[in-house]
Amino acid sequence: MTLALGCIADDYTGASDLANMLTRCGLRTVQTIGVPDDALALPDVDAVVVSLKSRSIEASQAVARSREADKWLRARGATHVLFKICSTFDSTDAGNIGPVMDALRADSGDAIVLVTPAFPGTGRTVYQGNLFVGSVPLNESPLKDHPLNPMHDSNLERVLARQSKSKVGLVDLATVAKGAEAIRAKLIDFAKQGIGAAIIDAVFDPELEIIGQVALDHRLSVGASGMGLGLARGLIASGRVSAASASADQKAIGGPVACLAGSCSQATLAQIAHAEKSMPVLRLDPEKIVAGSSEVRRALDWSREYLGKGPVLIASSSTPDQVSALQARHGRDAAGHAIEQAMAAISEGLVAAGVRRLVIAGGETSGAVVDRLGIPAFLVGPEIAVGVPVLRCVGWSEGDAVTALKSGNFGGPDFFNDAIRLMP
Ligand SMILES: Nc1ncnc2c1ncn2[C@@H]1O[C@H](COP(=O)(O)OP(=O)(O)OP(=O)(O)O)[C@@H](O)[C@H]1O
Ligand SMILES: O=C(O)[C@@H](O)C(=O)CO
Repeated sequence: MTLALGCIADDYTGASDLANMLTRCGLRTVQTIGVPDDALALPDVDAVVVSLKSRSIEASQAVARSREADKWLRARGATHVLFKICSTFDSTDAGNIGPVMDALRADSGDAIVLVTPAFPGTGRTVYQGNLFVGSVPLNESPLKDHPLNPMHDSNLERVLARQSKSKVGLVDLATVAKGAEAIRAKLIDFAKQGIGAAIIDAVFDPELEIIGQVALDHRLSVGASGMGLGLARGLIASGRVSAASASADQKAIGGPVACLAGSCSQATLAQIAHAEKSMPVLRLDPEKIVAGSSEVRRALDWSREYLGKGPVLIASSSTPDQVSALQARHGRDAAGHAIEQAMAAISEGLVAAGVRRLVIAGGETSGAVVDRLGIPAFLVGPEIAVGVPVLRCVGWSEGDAVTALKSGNFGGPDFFNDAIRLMP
């Protein structure tokens, strides 16, 4: 297998979002969980997205894991690697976008790297270096209340400069509009000034196609699925990859189906409220989970009663005020970790009860669940919503199964039913 594109994603839902985009653009793509074991038989593909759970861990660990993934991808022929970050630039002043970018750039030997979280398909656009989420700047969007990385600054030049050793510059929309050569000239100029990272504006997909073309001159880029679109279309336009038709086969799985929500995003809260109209929903008590009491057992006893009758949803999610209050009492990381581990334990119990169709909301939550279940890789199936495909498990000890890993902010109001409909 010689890869045309290697990708390292900093969380699992982000990885499936990117794998979905690459597949839809015509690249045969597999998503692996961590750096794959040599024993794992992977299909012949154009792109591998290595999913890490490195968004919210200590920066030095994120760097080490990303470098290991990069080495694995390069050893399989990837001359270009995309470091996939969140389209809302989820990070803190301690990292991890900056430190990982710096390390991968040093390893690549590139003088400069292009960076953009723009993903117009989900309303993420970058103008004058400022990230917009729909019609509002990042710092006015629901991301200001994110449980792990509240985003209080929309200016990505500033945000990235605070967490990176590289000097950061901006390639503005006026330059992008002039085309690939203008961007190339700007990057040469930046590199002469010692600028090592360039935030690049993008508002619509055609700009990302130009950006993708230029990014392919280099060995590394940093971005979200919009950058993935640009790179994929660039690879196909240049003839380096011939476009394949999308999607893994859709053999029905059947049996019980369950949904787990650990995301506290506005979108997920609304989706849970919507699901309550059509399926039994169990709301976990986060305080009891952190105190270590028997919420896992309660959830599994509850689900046993309903699983045979139709889909169920188990949610830990609370409103921003309730999240802040819990974090104030127990600490952000301790609270998040305890709830993620409870969700992982619940997923294990659900699988033991025969569930092979599982919908999970939230990146960290998905990471904890997929790790606990030991699923090594996925092939991309049909698209449920922009950025969220059905995923078919590859090489899993429990056999055939499908899942969907939903980024907190993605999906329409009836997301859970939308997912279940595509998971026969
Ligand atoms: N009621 C709660 N109170 C405090 N923290 C919670 C609660 N429920 C879940 N959490 C934690 O909040 C975090 C949510 O992060 P997660 O990545 O799963 O969702 P998200 O950030 O909305 O999704 P994404 O990363 O895909 O955008 C997890 O660490 C989870 O354990
Ligand atoms: O880019 C996005 O917004 C998503 O793929 C994601 O990473 C959310 O966690």
